[in-house]
Amino acid sequence: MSDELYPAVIAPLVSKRAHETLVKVKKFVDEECIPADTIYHEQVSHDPSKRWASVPPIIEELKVKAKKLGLWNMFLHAHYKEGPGFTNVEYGLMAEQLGRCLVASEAVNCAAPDTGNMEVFAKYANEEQKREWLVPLLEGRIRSAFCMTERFTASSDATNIQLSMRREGNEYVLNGRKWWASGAGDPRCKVWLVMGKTDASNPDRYRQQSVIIVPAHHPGSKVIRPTQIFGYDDAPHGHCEIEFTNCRVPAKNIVLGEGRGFEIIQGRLGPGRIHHCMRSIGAAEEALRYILARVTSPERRTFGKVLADHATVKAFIADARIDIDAGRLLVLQAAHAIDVSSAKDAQGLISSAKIYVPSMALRVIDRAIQLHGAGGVSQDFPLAYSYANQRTLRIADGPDEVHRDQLGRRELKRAERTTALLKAQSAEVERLRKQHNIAAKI
Ligand SMILES: Cc1cc2nc3c(=O)[nH]c(=O)nc-3n(C[C@H](O)[C@H](O)[C@H](O)COP(=O)(O)OP(=O)(O)OC[C@H]3O[C@@H](n4cnc5c(N)ncnc54)[C@H](O)[C@@H]3O)c2cc1C
Repeated sequence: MSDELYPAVIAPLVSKRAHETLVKVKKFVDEECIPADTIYHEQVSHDPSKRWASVPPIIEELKVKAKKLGLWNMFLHAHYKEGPGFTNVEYGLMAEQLGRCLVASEAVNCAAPDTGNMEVFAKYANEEQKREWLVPLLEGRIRSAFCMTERFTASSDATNIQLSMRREGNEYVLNGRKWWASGAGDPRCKVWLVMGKTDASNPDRYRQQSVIIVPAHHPGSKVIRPTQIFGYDDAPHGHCEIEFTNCRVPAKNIVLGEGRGFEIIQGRLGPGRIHHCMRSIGAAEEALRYILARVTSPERRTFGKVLADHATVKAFIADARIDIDAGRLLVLQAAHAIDVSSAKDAQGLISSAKIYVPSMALRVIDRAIQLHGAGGVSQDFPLAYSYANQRTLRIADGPDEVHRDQLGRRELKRAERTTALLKAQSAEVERLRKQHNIAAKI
């Protein structure tokens, strides 16, 4: 696709308003956010007492600029009255631009996990819960975390979740251990959505779980530590391990009602996976830009040639171009299916994108690292950090294998029809042989 904003085949799906916003997003990312990335990293405190207690000032400055430009909450798509009304395809194209650097998504209030959490509040919360939590999230005054995964539970199967949520009078009492709660390290994170079991004996395994709103650091909860990704702690955002010991939460904080937890996480993850995938496309595009600059640099000649003049390097670049373009179309197809139907109906396409895109982005970033030599794995280029980030996406929001399993099962449903068609075609071959006096082959 090179320098165009989207493939021509997608153009009929992009309104004039979305196109104009996309142009603004790209300019904002190019001119403001990419240079701010370096400053953000430099402003994260190395003093252990401040690392998780302060926020790099540049991010709040960017938020003010983004709001002035009208670039805010674009993720909250047409179904929600609270949002600007873009389709998933339109926002997907914007998410691609935002994915080109670290700070852009947060700068326009479109960062995970807040996006998914705001969707939960917008879609499932009552008016009181929305007033208390959705409004400040939409305004970018607070941040949030989603606590589903458990350290001692195989959490890719959400029916395994163990955290106990026992009703006592007007309260629920929470006991259990969560980890990888992204964003819970941030001092601005004021609310956690916690998934647990309210009815472990329910014979329907998909009605045992519920989601409850817990104010961050509520009595009875304790942030134990931030976990690291290949040594990166992502401060001050963080991915935290949190223990709940007799943590008493008002019963009115339950979202949608007891036993509705599964429904909530399914509704939360569909569009969220598309957002992640489009940001991965952006990360891959950015790595390709780094490749182009590096291989044409006259200072980096080897064996008498600039790198681009070596045939293997051109092949690397061609493969990267094809990989990214194929991935983008896969994601946009899934986004369009959500727009015209629902995340549930688009499940197969969402799985395809979720399986293909993070691995594709990793291949492209890996080529970029390779072409930067030792510099590629160092802190001097954003490639190593980008690789670490993308690698997590093969696990987070459902590991590759779980999506492959679902997609494989979906395809197998066509087996009966496909077999019947093959049999009918073989019978027709026999009939044609007889008609043309051709002896049957053994
Ligand atoms: C950076 C990052 C951020 C995260 N943020 C959050 C967050 O904000 N909130 C939250 O709740 N969680 C979060 N997670 C956790 C993430 O969603 C879980 O790690 C994921 O769901 C997998 O669960 P698990 O780690 O318990 O792996 P397990 O369930 O133990 O699975 C381990 C492995 O088993 C294999 N496997 C599982 N099922 C199958 C199958 N059907 N067929 C074949 N192989 C299979 C896969 O290889 C899988 O990776 C985050 C994770 C990362 C890395």
